[in-house]
Amino acid sequence: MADGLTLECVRESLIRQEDTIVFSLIERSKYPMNSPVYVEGFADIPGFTGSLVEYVFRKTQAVHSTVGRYESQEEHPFFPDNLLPSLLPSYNHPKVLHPAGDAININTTIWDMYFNQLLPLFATEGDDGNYAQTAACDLECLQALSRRIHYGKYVAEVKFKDSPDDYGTLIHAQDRDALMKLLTYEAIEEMVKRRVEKKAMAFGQEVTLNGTDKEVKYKVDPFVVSRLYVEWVMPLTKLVEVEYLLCRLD
Ligand SMILES: C=C(O[C@@H]1C=C(C(=O)O)C=C[C@H]1O)C(=O)O
Repeated sequence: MADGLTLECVRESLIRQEDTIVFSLIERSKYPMNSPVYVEGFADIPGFTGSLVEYVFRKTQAVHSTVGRYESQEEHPFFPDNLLPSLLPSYNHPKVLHPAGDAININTTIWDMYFNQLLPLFATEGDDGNYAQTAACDLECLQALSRRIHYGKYVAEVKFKDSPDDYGTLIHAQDRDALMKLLTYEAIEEMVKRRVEKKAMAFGQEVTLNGTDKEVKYKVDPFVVSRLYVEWVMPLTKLVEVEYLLCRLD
């Protein structure tokens, strides 16, 4: 392909991103729920009324924006309003995606999924006062999930370039359901599901030098990780793929 992007290399990146996601969940699981982090107005921050986690996101992303994070088409901010442009000399990141896809940002949905559905599945009850550390871990988890899910744009671009006629017809018809069917590979999804569960077992087990038959305890339940992928990560990636394809010929 002209720009060197293949489905194989895009899938390799998704596989590598699984490691980041599993490790970030393991890191978050060091802390209990720490619910004050999510309560609006808990922190007495002058001029700010949101939750501590929102504050950490906004401040961190503001810094990252001025040093060029969102110049890359792979990155999507959670609070895109009022971000300042990069102060760095331009790197000229390759623009392999169709520009109409730049407007697709489903971080609000990812945010809701993470805090309302996923976190209660693996964070233990309790409060140990490590609020800043907890918010920093949430930031890592959410950025990794957002990057993976929005990588659907790259997946869709490659699939479109591999079969422009098949996709083109459905794009002209704006047929969402048929696009979803065409881009879905159930056998690949089954492999992803099994692999992330195995990674959660491998990365999250206690490593001892002399332990033998002790019951294995995982830092994050491998079943929660596979459920995360089956219920949210893969469906949302495919949603991004469909949204991208719908505007691919604009
Ligand atoms: C990402 C792809 O598209 C779809 C989504 C998948 C995923 O999110 O892991 C896997 C297979 C496909 O159904 C792909 O084909 O690799």
